Amino acid sequence: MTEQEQALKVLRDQIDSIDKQIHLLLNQRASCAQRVAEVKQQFQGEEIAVFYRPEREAQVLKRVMERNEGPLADKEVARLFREIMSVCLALEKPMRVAFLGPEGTFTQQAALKHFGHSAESAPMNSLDQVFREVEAGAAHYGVVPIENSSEGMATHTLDLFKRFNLRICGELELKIHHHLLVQEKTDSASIRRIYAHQESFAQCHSWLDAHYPHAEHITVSSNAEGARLASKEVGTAAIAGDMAMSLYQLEVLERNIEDQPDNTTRFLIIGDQDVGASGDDKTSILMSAHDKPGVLYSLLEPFHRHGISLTRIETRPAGQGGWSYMFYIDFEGHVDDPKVQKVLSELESGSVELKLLGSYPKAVL
Ligand SMILES: O=C(O)C(=O)C[C@]1(C(=O)O)C=C[C@@H](O)C=C1
Repeated sequence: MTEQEQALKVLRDQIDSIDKQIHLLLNQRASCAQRVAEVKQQFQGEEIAVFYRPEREAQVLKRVMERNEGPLADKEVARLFREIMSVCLALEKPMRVAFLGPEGTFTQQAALKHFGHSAESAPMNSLDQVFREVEAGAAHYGVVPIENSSEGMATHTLDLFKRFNLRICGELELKIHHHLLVQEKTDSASIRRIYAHQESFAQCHSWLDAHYPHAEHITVSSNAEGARLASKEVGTAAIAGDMAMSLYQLEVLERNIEDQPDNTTRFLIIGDQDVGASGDDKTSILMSAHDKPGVLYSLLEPFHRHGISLTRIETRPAGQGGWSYMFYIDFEGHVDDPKVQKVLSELESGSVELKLLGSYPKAVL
């Protein structure tokens, strides 16, 4: 054995022995999760037992990051633990998560980031269908985009919260990196046509104007669909992310072409369960009110008086004719907090209609 082989053997023996311990511990953890499932079924009933606990998952992931001493980065260890909890949850109950398809969209990437790779992600044709699938119980949860840092609120999603009686169970943020994707051996001079979703064109328009001022822009229903088309047609490119790239075996001609380098989309997890407090939560509500002087002040004043921070407010036409408005509001805290309960009951006793969309842990990853 050479000196190098000798040194490697010592270290690899150590790795083998550590792997053995990790393996043993993983299965011990999985057995614990199975017992947790039995307890849930015993006390809540087999049919209605709630296996997925976002508040607990948020606490586990936060603790992992807090105690991390490296050399692995906080986000990397959290990602590993995310997958460990995903396999444990699948042992308790396999989860089906609906998302706006087709396969390879950023929403699917968000679903996998949030639930890990042991959840089944089910592509739907429209946002409405995501809500319908969850309401009908055909999917346990759904993942829907709610806002983008450069494009603002996804107003269609907001309107669906009015129509459906579902709860928000969680949130996550995903950095959106758009790439210019092409078939193998395509050079930039040969690109005559670019496929993308309208939002992606909007998010990359300065870059496109500077680099491909003459290419035809063709708007498609999703970036994954654009990638599929570009994989079949020479002289074309698509703007899409990593998942669509590997799904349709495209190559990156230019990476990260978004105009805003911190381009981020926030997604919500929808379901039909009330989530317990994690200690660091947000609450979302919808309120509708008639247009009269001081209405916005009267809606917001109780939050100020009780010291509750708003993280988002969005106004939409209520859609009942006349000048009525619907306000979508996110604020810090959980409905179990007495302060939050006071604000909500004050608002309800005023002249507004209020719909609680849910309290849920703030995004961890
Ligand atoms: O603590 C629970 O309730 C569990 O089911 C265990 C566990 C985990 O693996 O840690 C798995 C799934 C839940 O979503 C939360 C946590």
